[in-house]
Amino acid sequence: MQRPRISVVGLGKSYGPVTALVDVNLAVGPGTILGILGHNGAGKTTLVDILATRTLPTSGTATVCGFDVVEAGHLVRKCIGMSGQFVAVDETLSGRANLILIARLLGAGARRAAARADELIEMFDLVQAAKRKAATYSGGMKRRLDLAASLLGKPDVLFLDEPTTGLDPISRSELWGFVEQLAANGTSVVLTTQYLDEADRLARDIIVLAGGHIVARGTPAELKARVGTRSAKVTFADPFTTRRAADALMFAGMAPLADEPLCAITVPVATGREISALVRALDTWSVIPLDLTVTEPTLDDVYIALHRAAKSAV
Ligand SMILES: Nc1ncnc2c1ncn2[C@@H]1O[C@H](COP(=O)(O)OP(=O)(O)OP(=O)(O)O)[C@@H](O)[C@H]1O
Repeated sequence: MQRPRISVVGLGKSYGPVTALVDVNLAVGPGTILGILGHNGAGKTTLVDILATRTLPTSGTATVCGFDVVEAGHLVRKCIGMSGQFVAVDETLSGRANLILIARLLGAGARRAAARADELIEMFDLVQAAKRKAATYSGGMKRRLDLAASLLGKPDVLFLDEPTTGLDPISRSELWGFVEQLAANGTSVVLTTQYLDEADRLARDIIVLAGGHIVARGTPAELKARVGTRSAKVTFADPFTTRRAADALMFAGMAPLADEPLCAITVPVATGREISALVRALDTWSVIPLDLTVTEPTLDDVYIALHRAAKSAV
């Protein structure tokens, strides 16, 4: 692995008697999108706040862009950008004026600030609206402008906090495209999200936090493999047929989960051979299904399984 942009060793944080993070270890390489998942209170904000130098750790070490977050916070702040669900643009100014203002605040001269603003306006597809007040922008446009603003300092590491909350599906998909493009150009992205489809689509590495601990980590595919296999959902015309189908499948050695009121049965099916066996078993008992769909486990399944495991461990 190339030298990590973010390196975290044994990181811990307590707020008085409240333990928010415990022994967190991480490495995030250039161009990697790290997804941080976890319930409310799991420690996500605390971890991001330490990495963005907004709060100090109580144990362990963390470096961002090679700089220690405690010893060299001012250098860390120069190499990071932040964008999130609460858009930080001035609605009374145009999109372009917002970007120029922030670029100037970051120390760019007037000409350089205008050039950088125009570059980002082009990149985020805001050319038509560049001179309009940001107050007139749609939610998706404001989020794009906020993301553009977070890139003015050309950060190597970008923190994204729930970047698509409240956006319609098309705006979400557009924003995801921009984030993917940034990562492809080498920016490391730390993404906190409650939307598991967002983490699934964007993140190559995911950590799941619970009670301040990392309880799982891996690629989306690795995490899904942990909760098991594909399953077939078969629906029937009525509860009686559903019950008979469940009997047929049990007789064939399968493990059906029947929902009689909904006239549906779910059966784990790891292979194509098992799908054939399922259909054969129903046919042998002359049970005719209405429909059969095979679904892959989702990150939602992973998340629910981990949450159940964490609860039963308490
Ligand atoms: N300033 C603070 N003072 C005291 N306790 C805090 C403080 N900030 C966070 N905590 C506690 O630390 C724990 C982790 O909180 P944190 O905000 O990091 O979780 P989170 O995963 O980001 O949650 P959310 O999704 O709700 O934002 C929680 O128990 C929280 O109550």
